[in-house]
Amino acid sequence: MEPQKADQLAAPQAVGNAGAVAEEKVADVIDGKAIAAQLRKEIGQGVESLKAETGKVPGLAVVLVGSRKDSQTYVRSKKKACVEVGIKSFDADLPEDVSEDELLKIVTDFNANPEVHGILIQLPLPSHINEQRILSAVSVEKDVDGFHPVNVGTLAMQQRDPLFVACTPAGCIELLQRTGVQIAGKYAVVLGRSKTVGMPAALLLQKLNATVTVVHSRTPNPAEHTRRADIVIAAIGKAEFVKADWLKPGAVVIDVGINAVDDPSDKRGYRLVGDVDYKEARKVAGAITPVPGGVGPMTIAVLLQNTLKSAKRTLQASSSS
Ligand SMILES: Nc1nc2c(c(=O)[nH]1)N[C@@H](CN(C=O)c1ccc(C(=O)N[C@@H](CCC(=O)O)C(=O)O)cc1)CN2
Repeated sequence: MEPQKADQLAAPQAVGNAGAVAEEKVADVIDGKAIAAQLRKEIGQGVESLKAETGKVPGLAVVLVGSRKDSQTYVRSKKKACVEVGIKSFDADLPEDVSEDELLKIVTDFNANPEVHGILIQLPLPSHINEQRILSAVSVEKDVDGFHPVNVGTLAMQQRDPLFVACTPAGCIELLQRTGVQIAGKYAVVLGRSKTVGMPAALLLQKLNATVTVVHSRTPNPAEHTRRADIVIAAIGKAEFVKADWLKPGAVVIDVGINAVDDPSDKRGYRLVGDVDYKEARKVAGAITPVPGGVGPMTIAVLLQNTLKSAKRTLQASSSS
């Protein structure tokens, strides 16, 4: 897809008012749902070409432990997306009380399975399981979630490209690049320093030559930093925490938060909001991702992209030798 300019994404809204027509510029909406659909289309084409070349399709192992409703929903969406693009999924649905050793054995078996090119362990895992031990047991070459310490460490070193980068931060960068947002030379603020989103997002932005500040729960006056930022990535998990007056006019805002807030008027009894006060922020920002329909769909599309990349590495190497 041709990168779109941020200001080509949506027309400014005209706001009428008793006779006089005032024009209020609102931020462009970065449509993650549409961009993810385009990315899945490209992945589907890549899968077809790989199949024509090698006779094989990419395989993704999807490991779910326990019965958390949100994890079940995400896993269902991932398997559905696999079907859509032609990736074969391998399931392991395990009970909440599965032992760490049993889980390790399942990971080891998937590591050895030549039909499996990517292994996804849906997080969070139950508290009796050492998450780091399990994530480190996934083969680096099949770590399509980008959580293995070697892939994390390679990204942190900045000199080389890791085999895989975690899907949510990679999805944020893909959104910026596909909407034509310039990153090099810009000042970016990442809110949140989690291992899965904040830190890798900051490292990716820095690798792309942005100047980056990571703001976290112990940063005094976080708004002093965000107000200077050309790009803000919000990943703190606090509903509508970032207010309009935290933003520089024209800033590009990527909202990673997915927070459920009570809403009796919604049939689910709740609605999802981001970490940014979207309605107010749209009056100040230049472009912004909505929640839902922003970063979330990109997380799944990048997982498929990483799985295709892994399958190509393995299958094209073996077909040429
Ligand atoms: N192994 C992993 N575990 C988790 C990850 C991850 O990347 N790898 N990320 C999150 C959950 N997640 C994927 O697993 C995820 C979250 C949200 C969405 C999404 O598309 N959300 C929709 C809204 C969905 C709804 O209405 O409920 C949206 O934002 O539009 C996809 C994937 C934690 N675990």
